[in-house]
Amino acid sequence: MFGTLEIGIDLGTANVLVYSKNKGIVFNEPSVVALDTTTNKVVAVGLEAKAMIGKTPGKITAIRPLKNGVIADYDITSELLKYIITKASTRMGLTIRKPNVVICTPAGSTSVDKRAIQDAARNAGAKKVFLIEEPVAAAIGAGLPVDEPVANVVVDIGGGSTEVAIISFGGVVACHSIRIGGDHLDDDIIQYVRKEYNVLIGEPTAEQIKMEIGYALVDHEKEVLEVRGRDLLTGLPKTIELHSYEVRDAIKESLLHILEAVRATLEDSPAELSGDIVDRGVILTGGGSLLKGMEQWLSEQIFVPVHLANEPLESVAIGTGRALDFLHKLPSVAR
Ligand SMILES: Nc1ncnc2c1ncn2[C@@H]1O[C@H](COP(=O)(O)OP(=O)(O)OP(=O)(O)O)[C@@H](O)[C@H]1O
Repeated sequence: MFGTLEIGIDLGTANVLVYSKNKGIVFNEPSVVALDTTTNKVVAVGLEAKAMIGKTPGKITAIRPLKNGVIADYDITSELLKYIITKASTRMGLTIRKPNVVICTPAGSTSVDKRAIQDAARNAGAKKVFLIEEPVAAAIGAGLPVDEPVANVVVDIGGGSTEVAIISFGGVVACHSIRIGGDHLDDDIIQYVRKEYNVLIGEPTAEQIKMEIGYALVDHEKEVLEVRGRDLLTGLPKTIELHSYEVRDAIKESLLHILEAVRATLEDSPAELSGDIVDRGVILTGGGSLLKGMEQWLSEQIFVPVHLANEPLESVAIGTGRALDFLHKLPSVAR
């Protein structure tokens, strides 16, 4: 379309992915930046910076410049985007050209959030910057025919937010966005272990617990995991045994919030699209949808078929990159 380098960026709270039409995913790293607080200089970005979380010496802090899907720190987000654009261009064998980029924004972004993302991308070297709503990108990436007059329902459970949308004819017909995503389940687990065992665990440990023995379904095969943390009474390292049903208990409130967002969106659906929804079902995207039993649990709660996208972690990035081909059919794209 533009004759220059074109990329789609999924600027997520947890991970940043870059998709190029010809090469597929060319960048996939955590959205973390490590800063030297004495000089305010960036010392590491992405994977290297994530490895520093909770382990850095006093003068180095590892931060996530995006919180709940929106920019929490503008300057650091610019630095992150600069790193991403340079690295993605190098991986594609391009060093000089300024790319045209499509970036997805959470459906709940304000015009101020959107402006901040566009400015940060231009500041980072992008030429043209288009913004597409995250659920639309997720639906395109999951292969749904968003430009046709049928109801495409997508539930995108990211790290910091969950977006539920009904898309038809290229536009969002109904949508709910909540600032609860997979990362909140980690927080729930941290709080639970602290309250029940007086043991402090870090975010990476909580995430590992969620991935290994976290279930959306109450009825599941019980599993146990040995967990290491710091005993808050003695200050010493301690190992505890955590059961999967305890984890289910810890995350139940957050799951119910996600369910509420899905129900509220379906309730807002125009009556004409209801039949489509029952026939075509709901598509799950985003890393949070990989929680074990998510499809079955959600389907049992809303009485509609639920399917997991092929590449849930990559749907938004793929859709963002592919959107370049039919920006003219998407009325809500910001330029
Ligand atoms: N196998 C898994 N089981 C459960 N959760 C998982 C699994 N794999 C990844 N996740 C969770 O998915 C979340 C990240 O998902 P994703 O990369 O889609 O988010 P994001 O796009 O960066 O965030 P957002 O859309 O909120 O900005 C994290 O909370 C991560 O712990």
